[in-house]
Order: sequence, then structure tokens, then C-alpha cells
Amino acid sequence: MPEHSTAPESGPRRTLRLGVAGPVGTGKSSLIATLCRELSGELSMAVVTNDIYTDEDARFLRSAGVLPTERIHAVETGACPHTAIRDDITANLDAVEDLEEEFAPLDLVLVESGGDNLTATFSPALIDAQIFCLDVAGGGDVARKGGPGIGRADLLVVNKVDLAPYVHVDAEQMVADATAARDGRPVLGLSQNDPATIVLLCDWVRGVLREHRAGTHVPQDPGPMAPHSHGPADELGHGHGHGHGYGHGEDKGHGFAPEHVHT
Ligand SMILES: Nc1nc2c(ncn2[C@@H]2O[C@H](COP(=O)(O)OP(=O)(O)OP(=O)(O)O)[C@@H](O)[C@H]2O)c(=O)[nH]1
Repeated sequence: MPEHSTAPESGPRRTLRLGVAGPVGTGKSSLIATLCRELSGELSMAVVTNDIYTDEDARFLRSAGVLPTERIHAVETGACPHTAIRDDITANLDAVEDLEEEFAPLDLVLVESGGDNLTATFSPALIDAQIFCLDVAGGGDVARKGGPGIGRADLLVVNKVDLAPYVHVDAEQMVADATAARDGRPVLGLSQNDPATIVLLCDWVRGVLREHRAGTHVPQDPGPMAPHSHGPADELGHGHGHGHGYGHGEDKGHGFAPEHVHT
């Protein structure tokens, strides 16, 4: 762990807060472990994980030994994961700020979302940039289906490309479809088993950090998740809905409605 980083001090806050979101099991924790392993020699880093009921992701990272354990904080959301990264970010913001204070000056804090569906994105009030993670095992057509993270995250990772032949997915086509859906925003085919792709991932992070330091990186909001509810309690007005007031009527849908998020 470096005592201090060689990165220049400029701008209002030096730490880059980088979110990693995506559906369950797409490889978010593994990606974060890899970034810690590859970059912690040059950057001062910390991690915040989100799980609904456990601190399992934090325990995975601690046991992987990729950072000193005290640099890995777990947030137990107790609710669907997107709530804690978008609707009420208090617990995550507290965790990030605690780490930034305790280990000042930090260069990079990675925030891992709990595994959710295609609609979860981070609030730009919590993070400066975000990665959205898909994997080839979820099916080659997922990238085409769209959603705020796929369309507008700072980086879309198509993960586990090494598995593509085994799940009968054309990884190159999946990356091409994703690229077409993103108006030129970057897409990276990644595999933990392919060091060349890991180099590209690390270079992307270094680039965003440079821009953040230079004050030229502008945090983007990929957009809200689709209106949905959480079962009968919501219908009765006792649960928590997520209509977000984006003008598409009642918050009573149960599925992903991409047409509702591109407004
Ligand atoms: N073959 C292959 N497997 C991978 C790769 N990345 C991750 N995995 C495996 O995919 C599984 C899920 O990875 P995780 O990193 O736990 O995924 P996650 O998105 O953090 O999972 P949740 O936190 O439960 O949403 C694990 O068995 C990983 O070893 C990869 O590049 N290639």
C-alpha cells in the first residue's frame, strides 16, 4: 500500500468514487478484486460493498487479500439494492466518507452495488463514474435490450468472455450490439482469464481518474430505473414504489420497461 500517491492534488476532492453495478453474479466482486490487485500498488484504494442481508461480498474481498481488511466496508442495505445506491444513498455516502477520512488521502473508492436487475444505476450524488457489468452467460441479446446502465454508464463491461463458447454466445457480436446501443460510450469485453482485457480495464480507470483530477470528468446520471413496485403492499400504498416522478403514470409495473427509462 503506498504511503501517498504520486497523483497530483487538484480540484475540490481528489478521491474518485467509482460505482460498479449490474445483475446478480455478473462478476462485480471479481472485477473489484482485480482492480484492487492491479492498482493498489500505485493508488490508495478502499471499497464499499452492498448486500441485502449479509456482508458476503465484503468477506469475499477481505478473504481474497486484495486490500487491508479495514479498507473494505460493508453496507447491509436491508432492501432492494438500488434503493441504497440511488433513492436513499445515506448509508453508502457515510461509508465512503468514513473511508475517505480514515485513509486520507484516498485516490479511489470502489462502490459495489448489490446484485440487481438491468435497471439499477448509481446516483451521481454518490459516485463520480460508474461501470455497468453484464456477462455473456446472461445471454447474447441482453446488451440489445437496453436500460439506463447499458445505455449510459461510463463503461459497459461484457464480462466472462472466456465462457462465450460454452454458452453459445458470440461475444464479439455482443460487444458490437452494446457499442451500437451506447452512442460511442466505451464497451469492454472482459475476462479474469485474459490479462490483456484486465490491462484495458485498468487503463480506463486510470483515464477517468486523470480526468477527475483535472476537473474535466463530468459525472453523468444514466437515468432512473423503470417504474416498478414490490408487490401487493405497494399497490395498497404501504410499500415503497419507485415511480421517481418521471412522467409515465402509475408506479404499478413489475417488469423492466425500457421505454420508460429513456425519457
Ligand atoms: N469464467 C469466468 N468466471 C468469472 C469471471 N468473473 C467472475 N467469474 C465468476 O462468476 C461468479 C460470480 O462472480 P462474482 O464476482 O461473485 O459476481 P457478483 O456480480 O459480484 O455477484 P453478486 O454480488 O452475487 O451479484 C464467480 O464464480 C466468479 O468466479 C470471468 O471473467 N470468467
